[in-house]
Amino acid sequence: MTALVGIIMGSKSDWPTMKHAADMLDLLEVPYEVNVVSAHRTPDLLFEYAKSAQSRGLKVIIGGAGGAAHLPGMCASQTVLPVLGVPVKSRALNGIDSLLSIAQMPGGVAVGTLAIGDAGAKNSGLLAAQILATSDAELTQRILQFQQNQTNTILSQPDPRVED
Ligand SMILES: Nc1c(C(=O)O)ncn1[C@@H]1O[C@H](COP(=O)(O)O)[C@@H](O)[C@H]1O
Repeated sequence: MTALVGIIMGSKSDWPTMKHAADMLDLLEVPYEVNVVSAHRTPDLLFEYAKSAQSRGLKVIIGGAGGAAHLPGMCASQTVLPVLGVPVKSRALNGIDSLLSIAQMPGGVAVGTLAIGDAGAKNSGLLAAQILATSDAELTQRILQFQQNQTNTILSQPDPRVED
C-alpha cells in the first residue's frame, strides 16, 4: 500500500525512539515509510525528499532528530505537507536542545512539536493518524477503538493502594 506518512530521522541511532511512531501507525493500520535523512549530513537528499513528498502520495511527515535538531524545520521549509517534530533525547542535554531546536521555529514555517523521547514519538504517530482520519471514516473508528481500549486498561487496573 502507498505510504501516507513519511517517518524521517537524522540518524539510525534515533530509531529506538522513532520506532514508537512506527508502532502506533502499525496499530492503527496506517501505511508509512521510514528513512534516515539529515539536514546536516545529507542536505541535498533532505531537499529532494521534502520537495517530492507530496507528489509521492505522502500526507504527513514525522521528523525525529536530536541535539541541533534542524531536520523537521528544514523539511517543513520545503513542503506544504504538515510536519510533526519529535525531539530525540540527546546524551549531553537530555533532549532540551532537541526540543528547543524543533519548537522555536520562526513565524511562517510551521512544525508541530511533540514531547521529548518515546512518548513524543508515540504521539507523533497518533497525531499523524488523527490528521489523516479527518478524511477517513474507517481510520476514525480505529482511533476511537484505540482510545476505548486505553480507557478500559486504566479502568481495569486494581486499586493503586493494594500491593501486587
Ligand atoms: N539533529 C540531527 C540532524 C539534523 O537535524 O539534520 N542530523 C542528525 N542529527 C542528530 O544527530 C544525533 C547524533 O547522531 P549520531 O548518533 O549518528 O552521531 C542524532 O540524534 C541525529 O538525529
